[in-house]
Amino acid sequence: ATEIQWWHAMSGPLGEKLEKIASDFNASQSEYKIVPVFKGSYPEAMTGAIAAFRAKQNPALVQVFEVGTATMMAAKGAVYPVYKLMAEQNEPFDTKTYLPAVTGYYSDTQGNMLSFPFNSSTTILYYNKDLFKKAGLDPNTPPKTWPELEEMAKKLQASGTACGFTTQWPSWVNVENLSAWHNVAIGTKQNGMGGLDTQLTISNPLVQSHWEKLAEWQKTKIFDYGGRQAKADPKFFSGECGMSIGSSAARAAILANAKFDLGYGMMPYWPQVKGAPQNSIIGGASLWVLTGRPQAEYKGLAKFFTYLSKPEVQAWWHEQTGYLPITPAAYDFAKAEGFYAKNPGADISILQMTLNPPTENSKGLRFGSFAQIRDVIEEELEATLAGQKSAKAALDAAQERGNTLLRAFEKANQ
Ligand SMILES: O=P(O)(O)OC[C@H](O)CO
Repeated sequence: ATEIQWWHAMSGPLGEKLEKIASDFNASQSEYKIVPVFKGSYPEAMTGAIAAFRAKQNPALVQVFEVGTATMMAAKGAVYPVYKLMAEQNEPFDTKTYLPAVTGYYSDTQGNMLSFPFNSSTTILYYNKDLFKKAGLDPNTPPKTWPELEEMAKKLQASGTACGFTTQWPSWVNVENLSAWHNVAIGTKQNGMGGLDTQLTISNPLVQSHWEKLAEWQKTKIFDYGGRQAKADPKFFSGECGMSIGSSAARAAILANAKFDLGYGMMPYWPQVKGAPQNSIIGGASLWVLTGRPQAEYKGLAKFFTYLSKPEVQAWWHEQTGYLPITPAAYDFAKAEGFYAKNPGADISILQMTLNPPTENSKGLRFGSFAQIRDVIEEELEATLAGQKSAKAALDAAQERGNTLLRAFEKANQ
């Protein structure tokens, strides 16, 4: 069989499920063998694939997190667009079968899907029902707003829980999804979707007041910062924090590691912001096909994408991981199987994504060098939480440093 390497960034239970998808595909036919290769975190997998491409040692397929989208789209000679691959290999591919929020994220301005949307997530609230009970809180009522969350956090602490809440992916939660959820732009030109000449607008009253609150809460551990990416997870798994806001796909690891009854809620919103809550945006990753490999590998990849497009395969992946059902067909499949009736709360992610029709501020983001810009934002947030900078000074700095990166990206890709 023709072997096709698939570089990815899924570890723990997510990695196991990804390997199962590959081996199921391999067992379904005998001509091609997908070989998953774990390459570290999302940023490491992306940087590794770009370096490998330059050295002509790249795999045919790489999983790239959503923040790398603009960078991959700009890497024209390196990428074999998925719509083109499917057409040239005569495999059916209808982008209309995906949720518009997903198609929009990975399509060019002509509406062509450039990468294959494999694992889309969004940020949701998780809470520890056992600790809620201990605090005298209703275990079936998560907080809806930030002031409610603050009150609940105080009650959790009064009953002996060390911290109210933590979050994964600090910028994704506390800037990117916060803004979409409140229908506030984080950049000009439809959050960068309308062109490379975009500017960040993150230093705005919404984000400033949210960061001020986080810094205030950090002092008493109503909020406790746990690090970048998914580094905050142990705080929630262990019961140190009673609530956590993070990827809908954190579900797999929480269910595997935590020994408590898990509750789900939508992200909290600030009630003084008119129109909130709006809808949340996707994160996660998509699959990019890189050029320079033998033709047979591309034929096999097209077949693999057709396999991944089956509603039953998509529904399985969604149910096992917490990633979104990215096509209505997969959502219907999961419903018909009785998945949500058996797993209350597992549909919060999709309900939140589709709560309202997306606006220019809530349909997604597309900023060049956004992996680096996220590092800048998180560095500035860390300075705020450590009391070294005011929220406004940190956000002004993040905005300015981010815009410098955007201008360099624009110049390099004119
Ligand atoms: O943990 P994931 O896969 O849902 O991804 C979270 C973020 O969107 C990564 O940028």
